[in-house]
Amino acid sequence: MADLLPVADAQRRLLSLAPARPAESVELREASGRWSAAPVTARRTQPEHPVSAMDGYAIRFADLPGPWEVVGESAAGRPFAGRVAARQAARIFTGALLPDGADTVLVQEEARREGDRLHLDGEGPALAGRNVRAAGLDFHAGDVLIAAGELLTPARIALAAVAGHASLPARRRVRIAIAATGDELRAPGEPLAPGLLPESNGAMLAAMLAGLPVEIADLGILPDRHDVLTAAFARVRADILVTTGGASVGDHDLVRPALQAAGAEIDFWKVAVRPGKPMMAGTLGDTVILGLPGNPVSAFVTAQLFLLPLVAHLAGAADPLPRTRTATLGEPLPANGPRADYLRAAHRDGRVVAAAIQDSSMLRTLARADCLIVRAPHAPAAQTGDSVEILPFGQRGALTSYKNKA
Ligand SMILES: Nc1nc2c(c(=O)[nH]1)N[C@H]1C(S)=C(S)[C@@H](COP(=O)(O)OP(=O)(O)OC[C@H]3O[C@@H](n4cnc5c(N)ncnc54)[C@H](O)[C@@H]3O)O[C@H]1N2
Ligand code: MOO
Repeated sequence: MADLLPVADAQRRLLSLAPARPAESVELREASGRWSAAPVTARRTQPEHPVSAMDGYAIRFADLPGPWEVVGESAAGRPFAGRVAARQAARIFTGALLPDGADTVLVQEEARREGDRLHLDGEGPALAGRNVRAAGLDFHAGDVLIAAGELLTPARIALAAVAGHASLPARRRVRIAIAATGDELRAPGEPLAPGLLPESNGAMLAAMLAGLPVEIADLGILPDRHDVLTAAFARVRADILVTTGGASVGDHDLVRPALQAAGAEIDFWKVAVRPGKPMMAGTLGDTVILGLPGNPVSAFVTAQLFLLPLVAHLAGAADPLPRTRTATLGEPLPANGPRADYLRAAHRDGRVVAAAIQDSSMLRTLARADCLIVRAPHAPAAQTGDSVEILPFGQRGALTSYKNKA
């Protein structure tokens, strides 16, 4: 086992193989799911001037309990040009500028109007400044609102818009070439002779990558032939080349030698992880290569632990590794061996239960899981009620919850 690289070391080495892709300017409506390539600074103060938070009347607090004379109106986008003097009020609506002279808004539910005459009809505001949003309540010009490397969430995109930006700096999309390898594989839906199998890793990886800033080139199914693999790998122009299958030690496991024949440098091969041990990583020119094992569950777990973080890193995420959470065990677990174990598990009555059979070919077990239980190398047996680390799947069935902050 001495030659197996611990997961954290393998992740660190993988992410150090290439820096984030070049920055570009991205329109707000295209920015979702990308990471900010630079700090985003407010170009304006929000609100620029005091505005009303309610529909009602702009008054001077000192004039309470009224009555007042209504001398004008301030609507959103159409401010009152005049000034509110003593014992005067201006009709005002939510989002409208507070007229000069006024300091407080009396909500209309607590007011009674007769022509231009306004009377208090309720408790009225208890403090000066009630129902008024002060200038700069949200932010001031020059404030750094989004740090470099932060995910551009819907809220941050709206924040950037109101801060005066029509576009944001982000990294260009990550180009990913995906190749399945194996003579036994046929495209999904094709007729199968005995011993043949539908190819499922390509569609699974594409689904895992959906929503990330990527452009995918599908290289389809490559046969277990050294010359064909070598030629196909040598042609790839992408930021990442992901292969599945052919990563292990069998006579037909040709991905590593073919990558090397195409000129690749292998940085590491074999990680202390279950499933997924025979995965490899390296570079082929400017392309980062990631050779994932063929077993569908091994490909899924290694894609979660390595491919998605690599994509996030190249797309500019400051913190690209998935976050674990703690959960309570619903059933005991045996002591773990020397590899970190990622058990397919599901929540039941608020507790997590690992599937009874953890074979790395079993997609139905994976499809029923909502998280992976993470077992450290040599972790002792764990009992029902113990706290364990999990990697929860997001709503899309993959680990999409990168840390949100730089
Ligand atoms: N003697 C040893 N044998 C194996 C070892 C080992 O250390 N010594 N490691 C095992 C482990 S762990 C894994 S994981 C597998 C992974 O091997 P490969 O990456 O070489 O995968 P393949 O042999 O090509 O395929 C394994 C399995 O998965 C099916 N497969 C492959 N690609 C796809 C695809 N795109 N869609 C669906 N299914 C796919 C393939 O038909 C095989 O059944 O090696 C162990 N062996
Ligand atoms: O590491 Mo393999 O992935 O156990 O099936």
